[in-house]
Amino acid sequence: MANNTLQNITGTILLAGAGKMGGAMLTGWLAGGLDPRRVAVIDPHVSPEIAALEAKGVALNPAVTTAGTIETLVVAVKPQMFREAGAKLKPFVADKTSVVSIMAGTTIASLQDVCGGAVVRAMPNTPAAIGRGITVAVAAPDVSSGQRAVADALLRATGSVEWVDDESLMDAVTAVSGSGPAYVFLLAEELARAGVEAGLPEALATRLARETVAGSGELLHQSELASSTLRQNVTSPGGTTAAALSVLMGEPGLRDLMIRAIAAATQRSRELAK
Ligand SMILES: NC(=O)C1=CN([C@@H]2O[C@H](COP(=O)(O)OP(=O)(O)OC[C@H]3O[C@@H](n4cnc5c(N)ncnc54)[C@H](O)[C@@H]3O)[C@@H](O)[C@H]2O)C=CC1
Ligand SMILES: O=C(O)[C@@H]1CCC=N1
Repeated sequence: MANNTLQNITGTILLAGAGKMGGAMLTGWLAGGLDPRRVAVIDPHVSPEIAALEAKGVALNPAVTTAGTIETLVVAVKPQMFREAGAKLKPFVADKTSVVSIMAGTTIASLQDVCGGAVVRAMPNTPAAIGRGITVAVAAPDVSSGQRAVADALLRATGSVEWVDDESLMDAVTAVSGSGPAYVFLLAEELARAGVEAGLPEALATRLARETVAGSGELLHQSELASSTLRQNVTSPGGTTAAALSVLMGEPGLRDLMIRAIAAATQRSRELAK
């Protein structure tokens, strides 16, 4: 979908790390109308898909002589790589450059320390690859409204965006929506496995589980009803769903497991900051 702010970007967007998330964001920017000549990518191991974008005008591994022209640096390397990668990125950061990081656990203070620049910390998720991601973002106080608008356009190119004022929320955000797609995919895996246990051929169980998770996700997306209402709509009194839910909603049940899982991911995000 065309995005006016993306189309009006006049500086260069430098993407550091064009892997699964960085690559998905780049795809979204170009689909949203960002001029490929406005994009540069730094990544020592680009995929063939990213390398092919060079022919469209995307600059690959530019020299530091382009520093000063970088409007926004988007950092999408692994958090564990950041200290090393960030030092190499610092020369690209000029006075007016904003730095948008999607790295789990990496704090605004750490980004300011390693790279400088006006920092936006964001947490997207992999449905970004099909324009259906959700990103939560928090801006440092020195980020101007113009810089925030560009960051918002870059993040919104892959789905919806929620801005928060409190950076301390980002660890739990990472646990819920950043990592969240993995929990849903695990649900599809385990639903299929349980179907096989119940006697279904594996291929049929896999297809039923996949389509059930995908269709339910789409229903949740399109419906205005609460997820609890959609669940109740499936559940006939004394029927099959009620029998399964008495297990899933028993004690211990999915609620306890999910609380423990989210607590573990939140804690890991905090540890990555150290
Ligand atoms: N995969 C996910 O679901 C999500 C990932 N994130 C964050 O996104 C970041 C990237 O994660 P993925 O895309 O999953 O990892 P990935 O491993 O697919 O991508 C990382 C990329 O960084 C490149 N790279 C390594 N060293 C570099 C350097 N010095 N300079 C530039 N590029 C370098 C690698 O070649 C690779 O292409 C992480 O910080 C992660 O926390 C955030 C939200 C969701
Ligand atoms: O697992 C991770 O650390 C990253 C951050 C959120 C999703 N993937």
